[in-house]
Amino acid sequence: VEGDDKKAGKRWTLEDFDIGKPLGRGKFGNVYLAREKRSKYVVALKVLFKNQLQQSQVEHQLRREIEIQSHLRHPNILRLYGYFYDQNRVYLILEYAPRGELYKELQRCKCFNEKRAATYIASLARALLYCHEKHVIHRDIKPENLLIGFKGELKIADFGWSVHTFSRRRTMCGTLDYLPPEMVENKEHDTAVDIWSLGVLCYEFLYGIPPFEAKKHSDTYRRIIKIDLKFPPTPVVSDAAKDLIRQILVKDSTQRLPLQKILEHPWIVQNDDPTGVYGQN
Ligand SMILES: CC(C)NC(=O)[C@H]1CCC[C@H]1Nc1nc(Nc2ccc(C(=O)N(C)C3CCN(C)CC3)cc2)ncc1C(F)(F)F
Repeated sequence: VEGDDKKAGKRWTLEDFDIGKPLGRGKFGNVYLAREKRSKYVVALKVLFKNQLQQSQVEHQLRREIEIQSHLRHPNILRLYGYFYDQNRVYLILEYAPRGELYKELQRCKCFNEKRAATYIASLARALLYCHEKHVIHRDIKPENLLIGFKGELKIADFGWSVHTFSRRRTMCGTLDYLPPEMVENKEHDTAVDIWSLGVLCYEFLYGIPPFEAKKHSDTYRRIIKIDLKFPPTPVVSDAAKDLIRQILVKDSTQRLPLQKILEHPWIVQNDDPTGVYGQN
């Protein structure tokens, strides 16, 4: 976008935007379609209430996440163009993803065909490779944190990025389903946690449910620790896909298939379709 660099340093205010329809509710506030008046550029404006951020003690985490997110530039990572605040709210100026939330699409389709699943996994692997090269570990890769761009491409959109310690948020809420053993056991963890989540996502894209799902947290925990990985008879999934999932969902984080190897796996090579013409429905 022209003047993009000016954007980064510019002092934004609400008056710079025409506010459109609400896109939905985020955890700490709502998201609106918006258009920057001067450039007519369409964005998503995420409004966060300061008092809610204070109550949940996440303001410093938000600051760090904004710092990281605003420096990431990748087609499969949602852009953060800038932010501003007023008396009661913090506003994030974010890239608008026209085709909405992936988790809703997965619910609608029940599960994805192998081309679509492989195309999504390949784009996530490339985005994570980019992040890991910048020493950014995401740690929150799950369907709820993924949006779909204009051409159907996946965008990692959550602000749970951080380079360091265990994000407190996880202990506060959210599902265990995507956690690897070392996190469930609260051990040291590194970029291999994102690789694990990619395996969980691949399984969920193909079967419509995460691999270690259970009614009770304690059962999910047990299934993860044990790597209790079972493939249902339906929907029918190729052996190549199962082979990839088995090579990722490995307890020893150093033995998980590295991202570069995931991109070279036969199932990905044969099914990734970056033009996205075959994957949809
Ligand atoms: C990753 C994070 C955890 N998630 C979020 O932030 C969520 C919280 C609320 C919305 C979303 N945040 C964003 N959403 C979009 N695009 C978008 C979303 C929803 C629809 C949609 O299906 N409807 C409007 C439908 C249209 C049809 N009616 C019936 C229902 C709503 C269409 C486009 N772009 C950027 C963002 C972002 F991230 F920049 F804020």
